[in-house]
Amino acid sequence: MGRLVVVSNRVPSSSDRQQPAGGLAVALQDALSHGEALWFGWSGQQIAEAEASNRKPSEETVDNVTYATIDLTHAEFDGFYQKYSNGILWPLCHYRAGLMDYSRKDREVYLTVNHLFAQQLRPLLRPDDIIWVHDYHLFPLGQALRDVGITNPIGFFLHIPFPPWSLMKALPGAERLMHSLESYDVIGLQTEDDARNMNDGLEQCGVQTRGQVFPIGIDPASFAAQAKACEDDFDVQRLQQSLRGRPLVIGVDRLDYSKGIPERFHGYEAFLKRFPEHKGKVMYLQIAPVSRGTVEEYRRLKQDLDETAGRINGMYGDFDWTPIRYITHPVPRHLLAGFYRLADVALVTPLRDGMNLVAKEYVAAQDEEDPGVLILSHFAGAAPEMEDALLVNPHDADEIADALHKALTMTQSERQERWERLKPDVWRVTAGSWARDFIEQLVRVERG
Ligand SMILES: O=P(O)(O)OC[C@H]1O[C@H](O[C@H]2O[C@H](CO)[C@@H](O)[C@H](O)[C@H]2O)[C@H](O)[C@@H](O)[C@@H]1O
Ligand SMILES: O=c1ccn([C@@H]2O[C@H](COP(=O)(O)OP(=O)(O)O)[C@@H](O)[C@H]2O)c(=O)[nH]1
Repeated sequence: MGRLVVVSNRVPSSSDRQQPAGGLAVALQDALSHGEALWFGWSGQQIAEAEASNRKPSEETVDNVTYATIDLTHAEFDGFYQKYSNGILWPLCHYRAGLMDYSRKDREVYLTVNHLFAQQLRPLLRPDDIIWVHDYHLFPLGQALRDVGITNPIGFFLHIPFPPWSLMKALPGAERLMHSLESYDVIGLQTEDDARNMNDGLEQCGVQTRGQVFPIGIDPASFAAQAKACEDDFDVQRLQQSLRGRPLVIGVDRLDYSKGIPERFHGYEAFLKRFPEHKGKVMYLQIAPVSRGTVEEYRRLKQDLDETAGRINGMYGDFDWTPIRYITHPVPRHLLAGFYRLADVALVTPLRDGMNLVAKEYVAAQDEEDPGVLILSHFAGAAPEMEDALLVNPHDADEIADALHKALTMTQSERQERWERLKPDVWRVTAGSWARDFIEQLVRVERG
């Protein structure tokens, strides 16, 4: 096999490479560690229109991996990333067609940036490279690469859900998008539902190719070791001391409407109302780093959460107790590992999620003698593999309340039994096995 060439919208900056935050970067670390590799994508920088005509990828090689990135103009960033990717495709793929704010102009910019990626990547490619494209920002990149003459094997993995065709076809140009997928040799999705939806759409559009399921995972052994190792970390100790013996409930999500955080706050409120014996005796820490903060819908969500947390704290709090500790800045992943281990309950209740690595990280971080309880939404991609969690419908505040009460009063032996049944899948489907399985399929194409 030649080089592995990974293409994604976001390429981790040099500081993120040591300690990557975000599912995609974490999962790809392992895949990139085996031989010579190239990772191509957006630099995260925006430039003026005038600087765009002579732009070239900037390259940096660290060990076996070359990171090649290009800047986008303000207009490209706006149309391609903010508007079309995150204002149209993201809500639609998360079953929220009502939030989609479509404009033909943004679609043009999206297609133009995909062609720009293809043109800029082409001179960096070698004949024996295999190319692996990631996520919804780059649906048409395979087609764009074929258009500039690339014949190498190209694979595509979608990290987010794929909705039923009856919903997806609300996207103007959806059929064209489905046809562009024919340029890929392998297409991967997170769950059976996603693959069924995509394959139904492909069939309806008369496209021959089909998607397959490759659920993504974490590196559980190293995450578990990290969680154990940071038990004595200064910040983990700080959190522990602040609990003063009270159980900790934790939520960790990018501040995104797909994650169901307002619904979760309402569930927690219902819990305080219906089970007042827990008032003052539990701590709920919600870590919700601001994400895509310049997109209108995300701004509105932040305002809603700020208000809801303030209202619940004002209504149920006391001079020595704050019901919700809510922070909107990121926490480094190694520290999160320690926080998860401290937490008696994790609330992972997205309305829709491609996979949700936080659910897997929480399980990996637990102390096997005294594990915590995972409360998980039916609508996370992780749910089919994690049926021994307390599965809830995130739209039902009372169901979240019941699950919280059940988790906080569960016997140690039931917690252990549930954790023992959750563990094998988290250890079996890892970031490494996910990437190996996908790449194996692509290499098969290469060998013909
Ligand atoms: O790059 P951003 O716009 O800041 O967003 C961060 C990433 O969010 C999405 O993550 C998804 O991938 C995870 C790993 O497969 C999966 O567990 C999760 O359910 C998805 O939401 C997005 O797909 C990435 O492209 C973004 O970089
Ligand atoms: O403050 C934070 C919040 C999240 N994460 C990490 O970001 C990733 C989030 O991945 P997930 O699949 O749960 O959701 P996504 O954000 O990719 O939609 C996980 O590895 C988290 O540990 C982090 O390092 N710091």
